[in-house]
Amino acid sequence: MIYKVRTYIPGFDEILYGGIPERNVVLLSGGPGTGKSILGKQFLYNGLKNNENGVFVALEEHPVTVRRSFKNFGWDISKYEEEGKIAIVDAFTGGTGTAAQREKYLVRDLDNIHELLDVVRQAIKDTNAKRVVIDSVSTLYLTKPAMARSIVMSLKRLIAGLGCTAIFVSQISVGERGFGGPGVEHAVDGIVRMDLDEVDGKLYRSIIVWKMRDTKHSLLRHPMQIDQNGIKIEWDKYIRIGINNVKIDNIPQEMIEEINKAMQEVEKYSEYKRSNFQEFEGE
Ligand SMILES: Nc1ncnc2c1ncn2[C@@H]1O[C@H](COP(=O)(O)OP(=O)(O)OP(=O)(O)O)[C@@H](O)[C@H]1O
Repeated sequence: MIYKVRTYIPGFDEILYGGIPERNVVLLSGGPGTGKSILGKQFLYNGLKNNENGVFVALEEHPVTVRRSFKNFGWDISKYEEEGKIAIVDAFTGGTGTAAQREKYLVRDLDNIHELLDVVRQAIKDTNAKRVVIDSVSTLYLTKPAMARSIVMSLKRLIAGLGCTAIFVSQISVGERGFGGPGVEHAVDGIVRMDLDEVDGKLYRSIIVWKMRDTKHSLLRHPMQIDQNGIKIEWDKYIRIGINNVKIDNIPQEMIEEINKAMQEVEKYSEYKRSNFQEFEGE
């Protein structure tokens, strides 16, 4: 049986028929403001609450801003960081500034992929991480697209090799159809795309699972929302976005039943893991 990692993001596990298959590397692709960073942080925070440690590799934001944006949604990671359960890898500052001097996991030279791999390896080992988020992986090859596939493969080999399940954020521009380049799209195990579409003067958020190795998943585009609690996906609805109109309908009844069954199976397995963990903790 393939173990699925629950994201505990409302509606996301349902459209994945249980969660992300363990050790899969998922490319989370989308334009600006679609919610990629929030989803990545929610995945890590929910992991922490469920005894799965994590590593966040910050390439787009200062580590100080990363901590603040977790907090914005009520996800206070400071306790977990003190306990060594989450590590933030600073791949943003290059060591510039006094705040950066205090960072434990610092990548000075982003052109040196080996330095990044070493720091990420150390962070995973120190925290005993099961979840990794790289935000964003596309920053690593923005100026050298020919290197994209080999960079993604090196990261995937390291992270999956250490037993982690990962989200690699991929930034694309507004209106772009792909996910981050052909080399990258085939190298990853899963692709999830988040969208913001303007119809008649209003923006609509949606999410679709494009591929996910080793599991059945929804092939429909689902509406999603962001509020002060983070991301919520309406897994039991699907959205059709036309040029001038938007239609939201319920998904077919048989799909609801199939998803409910998949969720029960994955919950049974999580329950089993939880009780074993408690026994282990109690020893
Ligand atoms: N508390 C909140 N309530 C509602 N929406 C929010 C809230 N906080 C953030 N948002 C929405 O989330 C968006 C930012 O999401 P996020 O930072 O995850 O985007 P992103 O896809 O990572 O974008 P980029 O690629 O530009 O970094 C904001 O533009 C805003 O619309």
